[in-house]
Amino acid sequence: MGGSSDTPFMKIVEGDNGYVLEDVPHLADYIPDLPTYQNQLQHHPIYSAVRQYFVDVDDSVAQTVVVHKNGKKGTHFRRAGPRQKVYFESNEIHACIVTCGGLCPGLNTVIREIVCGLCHMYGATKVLGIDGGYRGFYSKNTVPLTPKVVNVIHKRGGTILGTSRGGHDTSKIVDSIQDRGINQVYVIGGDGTQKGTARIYQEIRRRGLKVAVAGVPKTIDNDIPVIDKSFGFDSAVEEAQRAINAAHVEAESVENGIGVVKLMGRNSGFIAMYATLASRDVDCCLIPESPFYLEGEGGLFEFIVERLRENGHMVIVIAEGAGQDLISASLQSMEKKDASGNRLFQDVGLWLTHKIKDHFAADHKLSITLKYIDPTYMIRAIPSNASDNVYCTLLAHSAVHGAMAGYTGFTVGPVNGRHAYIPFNRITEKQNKVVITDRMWARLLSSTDQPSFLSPKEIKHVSETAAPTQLLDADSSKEVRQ
Ligand SMILES: Nc1ncnc2c1ncn2[C@@H]1O[C@H](COP(=O)(O)OP(=O)(O)OP(=O)(O)O)[C@@H](O)[C@H]1O
Ligand SMILES: O=P(O)(O)OC[C@H]1O[C@](O)(CO)[C@@H](O)[C@@H]1O
Ligand SMILES: [Mg+2]
Repeated sequence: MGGSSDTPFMKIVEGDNGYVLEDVPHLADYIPDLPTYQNQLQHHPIYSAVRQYFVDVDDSVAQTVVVHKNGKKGTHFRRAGPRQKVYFESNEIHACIVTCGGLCPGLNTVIREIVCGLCHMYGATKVLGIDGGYRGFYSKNTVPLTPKVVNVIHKRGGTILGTSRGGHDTSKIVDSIQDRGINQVYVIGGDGTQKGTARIYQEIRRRGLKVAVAGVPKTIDNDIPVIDKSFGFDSAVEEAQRAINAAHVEAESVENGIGVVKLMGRNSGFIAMYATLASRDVDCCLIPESPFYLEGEGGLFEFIVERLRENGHMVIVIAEGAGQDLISASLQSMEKKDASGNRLFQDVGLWLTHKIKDHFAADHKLSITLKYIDPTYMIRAIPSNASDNVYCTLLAHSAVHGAMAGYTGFTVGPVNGRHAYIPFNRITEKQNKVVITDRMWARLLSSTDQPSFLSPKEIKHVSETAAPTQLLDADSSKEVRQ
């Protein structure tokens, strides 16, 4: 077992040919002689018929699937799924679920499937909802959750449990877990939440409690590393199509019409990029990872003139975190942060809209009509779509199986299509970003035929400093696999 002060319980197992298993902690690591039980699923009328239902204890999922003949096996994660041995009896299970951070389509589906998974597969009878995020552990009453209570919640947006940003007290949370006799904690939230979950796990371990802590990563921004995709992202991209479509209809109905759509994406432009690729109505996509400029040769204004002359209308999609460096640093709100310490951005959509309008008002050769659409919360306050619903079910069940098998201090997520248990630090240590030297961004540029806004010198710099491809560095797998 290795690890630094930030990652005190990291479990690294090495094998042949450069095989590395970045394992997750287990209750048995710090509680000796824990009794185990046969997994009741093997006598379950539905699951007993499933061949090879249980996951082999040695199964692991490779982080890198593009390999060379003589390459090292590289990093692996423990495969998620039901185990033959479990560490909780049905009548012993006392679980709780909490949702934290911003909303995301699919939160209710994950809640529903954790409750139904625990009750229907493992015979649990005690599942509590924590009201209003982390602070709800010690400042609010709990909500009893049964399959009946959660039956139709997946059809609703938001979270039936409520959520919050802002600080919390780890010690008070663990006191509450201990006082209530909770022994399985399911936390659904983004990067900040998962950092909090890691602390809760550490405190639980310090106190030597038999409490399994499982995280389900959440964010519509899709900026969580290691996992293939975060839940709700597909639904958000789908909903964004409606805004883009409206902008296109407005733009093409007038002479020299311009539609500007701002989409969420604080530090990464995945939503804008995928919404653009999906729509085909977008002429220019601007994301935080790809700097752009307005004036002069190769700038946005020049491209607007070109596109309007060609097509008579155009649509621009801009991610909320794009172009922040262009907006005056002297503006006070530049320094503002939300309750969790996340930087609050200027409204780049509004800023761009004014810039374009002012520019063409001064240029008497071209008269434009611009419509600005900012769907903001509309793309995330919706129920999840069909594919996200299925994905949320798998995430929830993976979390339940992991906790039942005694794993703790882990998050769940698909790695190259296979669900795995991933140590917290791997998903919180960095944020995933669109890599503008990868093929996916090149595909977008060729689809929109927009300028890259990069000079040859900048292209060289970006290529030299960008993350290497998957063959060289498994950490960039999400980007290069696309
Ligand atoms: N660095 C951190 N360490 C411990 N806890 C944190 C940290 N950052 C945030 N949290 C806690 O996690 C909760 C949610 O954090 P935050 O508002 O940043 O949302 P998030 O989980 O990152 O989701 P989103 O994707 O919506 O930003 C807050 O209640 C906060 O107390
Ligand atoms: O206004 P709120 O709820 O703080 O959240 C807004 C942020 O949350 C996200 O939806 C997810 O992190 C971002 O895209 C967005 O910037
Ligand atoms: Mg966050």
